[in-house]
Amino acid sequence: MRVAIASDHAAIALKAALVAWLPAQDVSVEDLGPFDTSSVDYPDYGYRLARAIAEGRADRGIALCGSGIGISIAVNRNPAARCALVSEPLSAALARQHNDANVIALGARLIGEEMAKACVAAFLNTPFEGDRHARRVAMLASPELVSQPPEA
Ligand SMILES: O=C(CO)[C@H](O)[C@H](O)[C@H](O)COP(=O)(O)O
Repeated sequence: MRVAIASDHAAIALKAALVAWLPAQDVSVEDLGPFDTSSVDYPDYGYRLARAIAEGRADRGIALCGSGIGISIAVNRNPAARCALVSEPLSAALARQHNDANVIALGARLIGEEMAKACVAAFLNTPFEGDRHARRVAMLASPELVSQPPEA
C-alpha cells in the first residue's frame, strides 16, 4: 500500500515520527511536506495530499495539523477524498469499516505519538465492510444529492 502524509508546522514532529515508523507497517510512504517548522498554511498541504489520492499516486493519506480540524476540512474539499478526523483507534476502524475513509486526520496538539500510531494502524489494517455502507459512500460522491437532497 502507498501512503502519502502531509501536515502543517504544528505537526512536523508527529509527521517525522510516523514517517520513520510507517515502513515497518508494510507500507511505502511519501512525505508531501512541509520539511521544517516554519509556519505554513494547512490548506496547501491538505490540497496536496488530496490531489495525490485523486491522481492515484497514493492509496491512503495521513493528514496532520494542530487539531486535525483544518487539514481535514481542506482534504475533504476534494471529492476524491473521504477524510476522517479521529483521536482514538475505534473511530479509525469505523472510518474504514463504514465510510471507506481513504485519509485519516490527526491532531498533533491533542494526541500523543503512541495514540497516533494506534489510530494509523487501525486505519491501515481495517477493511471496508461494503454492503449497505457502499450505498451510503456512493451517495457521498453524488453532486446532485449534495445540491438537491430529497425532501424530508
Ligand atoms: O487548523 C487547525 C485548527 O483548526 C490547526 O490546529 C492548525 O495547525 C493551527 O490553526 C495552526 O495554528 P498556529 O497558531 O498558526 O500554529
